[in-house]
Amino acid sequence: MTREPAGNRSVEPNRDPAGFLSGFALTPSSRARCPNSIQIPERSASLTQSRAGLLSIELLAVPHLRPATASFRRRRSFEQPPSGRSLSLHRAVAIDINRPFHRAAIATFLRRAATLPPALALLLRNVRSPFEAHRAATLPCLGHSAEHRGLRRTITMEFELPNKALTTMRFSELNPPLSEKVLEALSESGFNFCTPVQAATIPLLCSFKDVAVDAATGSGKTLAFVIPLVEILRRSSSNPKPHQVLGIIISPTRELSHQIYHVAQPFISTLANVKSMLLVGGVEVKSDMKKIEEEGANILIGTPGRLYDIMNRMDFLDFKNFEILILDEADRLLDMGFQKQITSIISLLPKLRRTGLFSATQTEAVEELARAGLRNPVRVEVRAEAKLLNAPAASKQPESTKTPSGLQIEYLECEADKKPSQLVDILIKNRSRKVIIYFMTCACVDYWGVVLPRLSVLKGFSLVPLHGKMKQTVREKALASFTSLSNGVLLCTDVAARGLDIPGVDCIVQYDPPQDPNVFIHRVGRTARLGKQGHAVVFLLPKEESYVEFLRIRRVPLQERKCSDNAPDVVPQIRSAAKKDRDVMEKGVRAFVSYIRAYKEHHCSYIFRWKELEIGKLAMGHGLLQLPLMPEVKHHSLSTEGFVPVDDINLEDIKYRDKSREKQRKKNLQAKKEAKEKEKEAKPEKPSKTPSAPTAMRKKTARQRRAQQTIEDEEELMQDYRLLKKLKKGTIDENEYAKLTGAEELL
Ligand SMILES: Nc1ncnc2c1ncn2[C@@H]1O[C@H](COP(=O)(O)OP(=O)(O)OP(=O)(O)O)[C@@H](O)[C@H]1O
Repeated sequence: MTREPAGNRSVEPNRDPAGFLSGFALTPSSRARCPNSIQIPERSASLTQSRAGLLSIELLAVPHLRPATASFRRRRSFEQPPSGRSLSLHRAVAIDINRPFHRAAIATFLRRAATLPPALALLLRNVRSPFEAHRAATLPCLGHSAEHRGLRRTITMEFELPNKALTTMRFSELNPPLSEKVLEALSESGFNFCTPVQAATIPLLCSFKDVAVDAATGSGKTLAFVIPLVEILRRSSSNPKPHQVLGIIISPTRELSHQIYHVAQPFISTLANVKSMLLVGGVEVKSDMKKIEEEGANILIGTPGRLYDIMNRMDFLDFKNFEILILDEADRLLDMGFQKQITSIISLLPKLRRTGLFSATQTEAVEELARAGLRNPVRVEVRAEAKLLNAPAASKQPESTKTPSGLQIEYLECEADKKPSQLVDILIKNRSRKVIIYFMTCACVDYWGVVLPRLSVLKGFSLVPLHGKMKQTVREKALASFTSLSNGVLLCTDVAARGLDIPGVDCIVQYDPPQDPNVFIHRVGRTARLGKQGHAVVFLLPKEESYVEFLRIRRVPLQERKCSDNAPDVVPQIRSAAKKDRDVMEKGVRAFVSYIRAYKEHHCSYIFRWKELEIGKLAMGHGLLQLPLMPEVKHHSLSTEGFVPVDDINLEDIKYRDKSREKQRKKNLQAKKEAKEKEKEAKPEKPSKTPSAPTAMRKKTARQRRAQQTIEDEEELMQDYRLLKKLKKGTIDENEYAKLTGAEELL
């Protein structure tokens, strides 16, 4: 936790112990100019706990530099020494690195530090300031002896950079240099300093190297490949023919391709006579082909399926002068089963090209793709530094984490029937913020998308559902509407987990943890982008708690969040909404069934153990009125404890609120009834089974019956699993899936 040190509130100028810092101690007026600077870590060097843009230097000094301790004793609350270090001294000085006066002061400080006796050890941690080079050249190295003798004193200095996610490397200083036009476009967009991944990657790609980049979410990977692509094309061909393809950017989702296309436009437009084309599913492939034919296309940006389709159909597209291929979110591309399309696309491209592979998660499959598609790639890995807050004191060292340093992730251990109430509590507490909630399936998004707006406590909230089974135009509208909101809630599946750069998202709620643990960091990465602060909460059932340790080992540290005692109990309200509208009731059952079936597909099945799922509590948490007779319930393979059915209602009698829909339902029911009666009349009496048949005679033993049951259960599970795969691949749609799995009959 950061706190405002008392001393910092009243530090007078010229009271610096060693006289180094005279003239730039914090005064009220300098604090006003530099408001972030008053938030400094409790202990020096707690860099990652300070607010955005603050960097710290620690000074370990020898005793002869001992200050007038009396003046510090008066500020005990601030000067409280860390336990076991009686001579520790904290002193904070705020410096705004953009101010010439402050820059000069730091330079003076560093010069003086360099002339101190060798016993003085100066430790600079993570300083990305113009003085970094100077420090490397002049400062004595850190020695531990002074500290061991109990002589440690610490002075903390904090530098404020415009954004701590940026380096001090300007785009104009990159080597090989960027063109004037790109620099202008960058500066017009307000991009002056590179992020670490940009500083590392742009020069490599621009100097004919292939790269495999692994950098945290929100670290600026898009510009890290868009800028080199534009620069390479500028150098390669001044006037490409309309159907000469020079560059391709492949990304896994339509939304992400859209985003990349729009980010790239200001830079691509600096290339004369170069035309770019966005190629994604959801629109007629013929209209894309017509457009390419008429207007030409030199840069293709899109999803693998559509790109592959177009490249195969349009054999007049010319790849002879092809320069650069970018695979964004490479692991996702492979996860989604696009391996075949990607291999085919690569096979159409010349071998002599540059390839960049970008991802925030590296997997075996990505490694394999890198081996197959890249030539001697340079690996670029950029990690955030963060303190593991729940680690033991001895190991409270900054460690590299997979998530951005400004991101705080919590887990909320909660029984399934309490989840909706806790969710509502979080939403109320974040009323004025922008929140994204991730659910397991599209059916879950559909359900909570109709339920949450009906809760009186959430009146006035803007709730926007988004999932991959919505029509493309609806998806686009949903995303645009959430983007434009200053506060609101997006309810979505993993279709919005990767790459999307939605401004101002403060909080991520994972109502259901993702099936694929790699997706976890992409989901939480929708907040705390580019050095900003953000907050994320993941709901875990009590039996799933070992997920916390699993993530910690993967360098994703989580802190515990306690369930709120004041959360409003919303389950009765949800049930009452289901009684009033058949649509709510049906969507609830669909969400419940889809959740259970998706749960079976968890990649970490040893943590998310399907067989231990408590479906009774889960059904309560879904606000179901009765338990649907799905096989898992029928065969009592899962616990139904905790479910209290609503008995005073016949589900058949629940009507749709929508009148025309209700009319249609009534018609269908009548038709079904008549058809059944006709069938009955037409069917001849079944001949009774001959009692003499020996197989029918023999009654099965209990053991045989159990064995038979197990076989049937397993077959049923396998069948479900196969259907789920088909659904995922898009071979069947949600309705067919519901029909084939019998989910429809449960309604
Ligand atoms: N050099 C820069 N200076 C200032 N802002 C930048 C810079 N580079 C990128 N940004 C901004 O940072 C945000 C995140 O960038 P981007 O979407 O490229 O991140 P990413 O690494 O691709 O994230 P993800 O892994 O989630 O896809 C964007 O809003 C972008 O405009």
